[in-house]
Amino acid sequence: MVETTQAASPAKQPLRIALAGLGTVGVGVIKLIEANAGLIARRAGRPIMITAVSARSRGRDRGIDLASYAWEDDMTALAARPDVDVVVELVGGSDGPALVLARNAIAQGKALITANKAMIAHHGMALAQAAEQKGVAIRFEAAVAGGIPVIKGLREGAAANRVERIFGILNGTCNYILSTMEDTGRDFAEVLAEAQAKGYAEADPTFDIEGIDAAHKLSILSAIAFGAKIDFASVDTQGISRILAADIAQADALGYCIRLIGTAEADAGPDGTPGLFQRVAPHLVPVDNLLAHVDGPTNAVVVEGNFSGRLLFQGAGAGDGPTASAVVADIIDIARGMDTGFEADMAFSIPVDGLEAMAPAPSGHRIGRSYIRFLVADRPGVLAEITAAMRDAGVSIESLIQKGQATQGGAVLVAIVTHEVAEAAVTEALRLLDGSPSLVAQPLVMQILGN
Ligand SMILES: NC(=O)C1=CN([C@@H]2O[C@H](COP(=O)(O)OP(=O)(O)OC[C@H]3O[C@@H](n4cnc5c(N)ncnc54)[C@H](OP(=O)(O)O)[C@@H]3O)[C@@H](O)[C@H]2O)C=CC1
Ligand SMILES: N[C@@H](CCO)C(=O)O
Repeated sequence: MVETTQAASPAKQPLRIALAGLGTVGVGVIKLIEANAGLIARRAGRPIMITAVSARSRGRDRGIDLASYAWEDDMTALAARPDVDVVVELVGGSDGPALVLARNAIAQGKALITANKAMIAHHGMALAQAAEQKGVAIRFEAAVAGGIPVIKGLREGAAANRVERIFGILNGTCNYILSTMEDTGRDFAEVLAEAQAKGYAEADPTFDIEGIDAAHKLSILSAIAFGAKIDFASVDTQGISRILAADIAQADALGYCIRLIGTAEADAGPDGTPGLFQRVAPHLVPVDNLLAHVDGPTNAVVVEGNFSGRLLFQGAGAGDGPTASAVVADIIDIARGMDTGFEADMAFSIPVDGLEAMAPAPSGHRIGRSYIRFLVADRPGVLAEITAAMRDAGVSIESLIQKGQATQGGAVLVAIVTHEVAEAAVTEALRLLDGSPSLVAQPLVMQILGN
């Protein structure tokens, strides 16, 4: 018999967590940590222990037992507790108490984990810089695309590549609304209410349906993918609130579905000036494109690397379980890196000082096909007026459909699909029609997703 002389390694101290926010995601995190405690401890190299929690209302029944956790009425006080190593912020809001807590945590030398894309889009670089100076980690995997490890994928898996483009579906609520309306013909407001009830939507769902949430996420991904400073203000953002059931039906008849797509691309612009193009807007997606089959609250992100080629990240983009999975993955990362400090300066893949200021790229020179929907008065000469504006702006029409009957408050829907043309030409055609009494509403333009 061989006797071993190797001593068993001493048990490591637990990683002690404070949780701010006990809503959809916060409760999901507690359930996950409790359900998978053993395997998480093995993978993290130490047990994970929640020590303190905070939310707005202490008395609310959340369907879980909070008795073993200390309670703080003021969530910003969690950071100063001596029994806390990592602060997990799951409250939301770009400023206010979430930001105070985040700053306090870093100032106290605690690692920070957040799912708050609004805060990271607005203050992520300052927070990451403060964290670098303190030598603590800041992580936000759950802030982009819910349960999909796309930040890790970009920071680590694709780290050797020059990323040429990222695009995809970044908002679960919009995707749920669009795909459900498409499948069932149900009303926008009713499907939005359902998405809220399922816990997908932001506290203020305007952020979802106006594309702001997807723009927050896109600006974060851009920073990591292109080594650029976060520039949320330059994301050209259009939401889905102006899309009619008639647009969805029309797109379907033409062989497309409608999806809210975020795109970020290094773009030299017409005069060769390097820049970063960032846009969130509803697009017509050909039914044979993989993004057309992304339904419900699912997200999908395509990353094009110069050596990897196309990488596709797909999975649940919202909801308690998937989002909790991403938050707890960050906790495990921090637990693993505690002994080496390795994780402390990796938030945006490179230190914040190294992020480049990339000028926003214009869109006018971009070539593509567009769907343009008009709501027009039902009278002679209207079509001629529209087609004349297209001709004068140099926009060639691939197809034009006029609904025989009034569809919207007595107005008639006219849908045009253009041939490939510079976006500036479409803008010019609409300028020529601006103020025309024939148009009863602002035209809606959606790009058709190319390859
Ligand atoms: N839901 C999702 O699918 C996803 C959400 N996220 C992000 O995660 C974060 C949390 O989202 P979610 O769980 O859906 O939000 P919820 O609205 O479900 O939960 C928010 C929590 O924050 C608490 N809270 C709000 N204001 C305060 C305050 N001033 N002081 C203390 N606590 C406060 C609320 O307390 P109380 O319960 O007492 O009212 C609640 O527990 C947000 O940043 C969101 O963008 C990210 C990815 C997916
Ligand atoms: N409201 C967000 C949550 C996930 O970030 C969405 O619907 O995608």
